[in-house]
Amino acid sequence: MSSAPCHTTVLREPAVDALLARAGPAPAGTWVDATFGRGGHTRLILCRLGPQGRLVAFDKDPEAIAEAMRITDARFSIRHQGFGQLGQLPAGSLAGVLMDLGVSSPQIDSPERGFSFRFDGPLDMRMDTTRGLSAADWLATADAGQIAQVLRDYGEERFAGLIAKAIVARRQARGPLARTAELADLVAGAVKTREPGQNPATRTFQALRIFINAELEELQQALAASLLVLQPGGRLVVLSFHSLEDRIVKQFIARHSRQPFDRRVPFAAPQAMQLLALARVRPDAAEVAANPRARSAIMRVAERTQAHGAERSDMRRAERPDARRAEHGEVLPP
Ligand SMILES: C[S@@+](CC[C@H](N)C(=O)[O-])C[C@H]1O[C@@H](n2cnc3c(N)ncnc32)[C@H](O)[C@@H]1O
Repeated sequence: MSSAPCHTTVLREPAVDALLARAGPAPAGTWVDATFGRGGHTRLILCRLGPQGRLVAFDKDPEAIAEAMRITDARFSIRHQGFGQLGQLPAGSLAGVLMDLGVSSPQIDSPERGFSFRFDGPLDMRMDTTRGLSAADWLATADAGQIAQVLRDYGEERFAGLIAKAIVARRQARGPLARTAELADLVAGAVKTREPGQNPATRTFQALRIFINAELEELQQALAASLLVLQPGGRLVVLSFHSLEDRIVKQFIARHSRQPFDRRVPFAAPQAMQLLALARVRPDAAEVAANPRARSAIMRVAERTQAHGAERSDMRRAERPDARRAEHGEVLPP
């Protein structure tokens, strides 16, 4: 029997209901699950799709890809790619896009992936273990200013400067950090106070994970691309798990939407109304009780409208080589 950690899908039915709501019985068309994970949403979508429906899934993680390869349904295909590549799909070709952001339980619960301060393991944190710098690689060369900036921007860590200095001092005295436990101990020694109920390394680990995987940049690319690839009436369903992600999704939808009920909200100019903001959904108490990881989830649902125009400026902004800082500043107002 395998003891591999499994993943409990958050808002499984509500997310798939929202995605397929306009599709009628036996939906046809092409749908995207941008975050396959262990396939919880994918399998339910496949159950609901008709014979003419197609589902394309993305994931960066080779273990997720291996799981996806076990699905033999001819309507399904998997791409080992970041969902930032969503814009490679033909314009106006998609009936819906679902994104269930962040890490899966098998990632966070596997010590050898290095995502968690709860277990000792190599300080890796890459979703895609086939490419890119690990957290240990990056911390071995980044200067204190760069480290502090990442901890501030992606972890909202008050003690970013102290932690960064401690990392550099430790590197100079005893060589680079290689293990999650080494980093967790170092942070615990560097911070002045702890937030109640929170491990002092929580924000540092979150920040490094987001940075190493370019999570917010890919999210912005994918959201911008969704305006191009969704057909009119196509649904965008995004589940986020922390405020940095949700703020990006919320502001993106607001920037491009009109709201069905609240005409007072100064959203996009009429020519830029490309989305209809439909819903913000939280897991109910029963789901949170059964799966504590659901407690921070926020699902936002929007629908592509007929309007065209502003998507190209959004694509250009997301694709700029220096987009990281500029975009970050744009979506995180003080
Ligand atoms: C929360 S899990 C998804 C769980 C999935 N909905 C399920 O029910 O099994 C997030 C997954 O998205 C993947 N992921 C995160 N960011 C990604 C990105 N930018 N591109 C592709 N995959 C990404 C992670 O590797 C992880 O497998």
